[in-house]
Amino acid sequence: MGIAIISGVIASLESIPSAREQGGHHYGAAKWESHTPGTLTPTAQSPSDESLPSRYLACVSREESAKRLRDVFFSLGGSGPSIEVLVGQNVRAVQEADVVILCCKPQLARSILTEPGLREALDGKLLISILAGVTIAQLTALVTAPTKVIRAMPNTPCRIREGMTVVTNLPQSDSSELDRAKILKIFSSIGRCRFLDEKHFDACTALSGSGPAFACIFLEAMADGGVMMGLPRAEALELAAQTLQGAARMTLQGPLHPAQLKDAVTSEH
Ligand SMILES: NC(=O)C1=CN([C@@H]2O[C@H](COP(=O)(O)OP(=O)(O)OC[C@H]3O[C@@H](n4cnc5c(N)ncnc54)[C@H](OP(=O)(O)O)[C@@H]3O)[C@@H](O)[C@H]2O)C=CC1
Repeated sequence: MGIAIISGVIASLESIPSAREQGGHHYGAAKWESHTPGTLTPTAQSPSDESLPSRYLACVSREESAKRLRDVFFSLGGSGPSIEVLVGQNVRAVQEADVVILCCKPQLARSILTEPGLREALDGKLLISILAGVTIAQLTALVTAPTKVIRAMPNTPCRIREGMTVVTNLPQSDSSELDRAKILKIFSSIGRCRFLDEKHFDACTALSGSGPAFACIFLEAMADGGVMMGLPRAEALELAAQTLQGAARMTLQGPLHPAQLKDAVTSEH
């Protein structure tokens, strides 16, 4: 999931119009806004915009994962190859970061956050956990009091900037406005981003976090139905995928409820 997030952020930043292209003015790149309501392409408002990420460090524990990540990031093109992949150097990476996104399996959170030196390195920083089922209370018990802990629940389409991410609200502090801007820069650039209370997170994990898997089961079944009726498989998959995409976008763009959209297809002749 960490790869999906970073790939989406890199793709989004690649589409920022340069200051020269903007002619000194800033505007959103229409490419994504035109067809993905809610997805924002960050604009290069000012070279000193503190909320825009400028350096990326990806941490893994195994050399073979590092090689796989480097290959993926290289294939992204643009600034993908500049992502630094560190093996077994979590403390160093956190020391050098402003924002830390925790993307390990939920059961590894404790051992990673209690590694000697990590609490100190995290002190006062923004820690975003995407771990399913691990609460803010459990995480704050492992870090120092000034560390700002929030939860995010993204989904795999973040990779192509079509994600849905739910984020918990930030505790009020002097830096909450800047932190909120950083969170929005990351997650709005890779899809829709919505702030919700933590009490909704299990539901969000089931609905949008795991939702792409449910959608793919339905999509595959639709395509199988087409194949059963004689369609070539590739075309059946294309028809099913584009149909689901179209139906989803019509729902997002409104104003009709899905039940009305369904009725419009099943009208009497
Ligand atoms: N999959 C999904 O659709 C979604 C997942 N999530 C959440 O995302 C999290 C990750 O899931 P997923 O991406 O599937 O898991 P993966 O196992 O694919 O990725 C976990 C990553 O963490 C790294 N890692 C593990 N231990 C360490 C360590 N000690 N130090 C540094 N890096 C480490 C792994 O590298 P290495 O292999 O080298 O150890 C690996 O790259 C989970 O908590 C899940 O709940 C949230 C939303 C959606």
